[in-house]
Amino acid sequence: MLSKIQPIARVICQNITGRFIHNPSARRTMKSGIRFSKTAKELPKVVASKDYSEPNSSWSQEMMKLYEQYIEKTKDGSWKKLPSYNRFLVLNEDGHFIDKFPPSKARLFTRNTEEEGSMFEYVVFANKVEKKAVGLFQSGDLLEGPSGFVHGGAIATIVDAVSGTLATYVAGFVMTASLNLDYKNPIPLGSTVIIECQLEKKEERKSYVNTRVISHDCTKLHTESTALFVSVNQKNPYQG
Ligand SMILES: CCCCCCCC(=O)SCCNC(=O)CCNC(=O)[C@H](O)C(C)(C)COP(=O)(O)OP(=O)(O)OC[C@H]1O[C@@H](n2cnc3c(N)ncnc32)[C@H](O)[C@@H]1OP(=O)(O)O
Repeated sequence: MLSKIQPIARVICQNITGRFIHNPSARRTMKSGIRFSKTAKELPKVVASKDYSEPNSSWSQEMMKLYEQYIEKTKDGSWKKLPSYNRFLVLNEDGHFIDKFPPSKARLFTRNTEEEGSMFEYVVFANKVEKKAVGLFQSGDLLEGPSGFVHGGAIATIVDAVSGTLATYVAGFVMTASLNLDYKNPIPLGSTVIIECQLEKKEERKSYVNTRVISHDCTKLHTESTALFVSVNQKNPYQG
């Protein structure tokens, strides 16, 4: 099983570390909308067509204000905004990036619609030295659980996505082995919340991440979580 996962691991890490950089000479566009560099010499310069964590017109004032605060923090290099695409690419044995997962309709669960603002609007910032990540999350109408509030499964999904992003950022490709949530206060549908993740400890392949979901004004605790992520590829060439 591990050998099948390893190529995926290399790609996910490139996503998380933001190594997919713009390549003006990229020429081919695949169905997935991801452009490929033409020659091996140009690799690994690949660019996905859209970073879904860029602001769009659905973002609320609260979301934009927090976004700008964290963008400010990236200016001294301590924090980094991580890009977010709707699929992962695989680096094949010839050193070329390919979209290896037919059918092409497959999409990352949290990035599976083009309708802005309807589901998961989020952006993740990470601080490698402090082993922290912050997700800014605005919930869309299609994530309703109890009337007027976000579905618990959607909260679990976004917590898994943000805490898993931190684990991947510090440890390479991981799988969620366990995710425990305490729902303290419901999240009003459409509101913006802050998802604060801290790597608690790392023991060989195991990364433990603690998470708090708080309101955008930091006055209310919505959810607490602990998670264990297990690395499935320890020889990751892209980790510095
Ligand atoms: C963009 C990035 C964001 C990503 C966020 C989203 C991620 C996901 O949604 S992943 C999908 C959901 N997760 C899954 O489907 C995972 C299914 N489970 C598995 O594949 C495997 O059980 C897996 C990979 C977790 C571990 O299997 P394997 O590699 O064989 O390791 P294994 O030897 O069993 O365990 C390694 C260590 O972790 C521990 N461990 C594994 N599972 C658990 C668990 N549930 N609870 C506690 N400890 C555990 C083991 O005890 C062991 O510890 P030690 O090294 O001290 O003996």
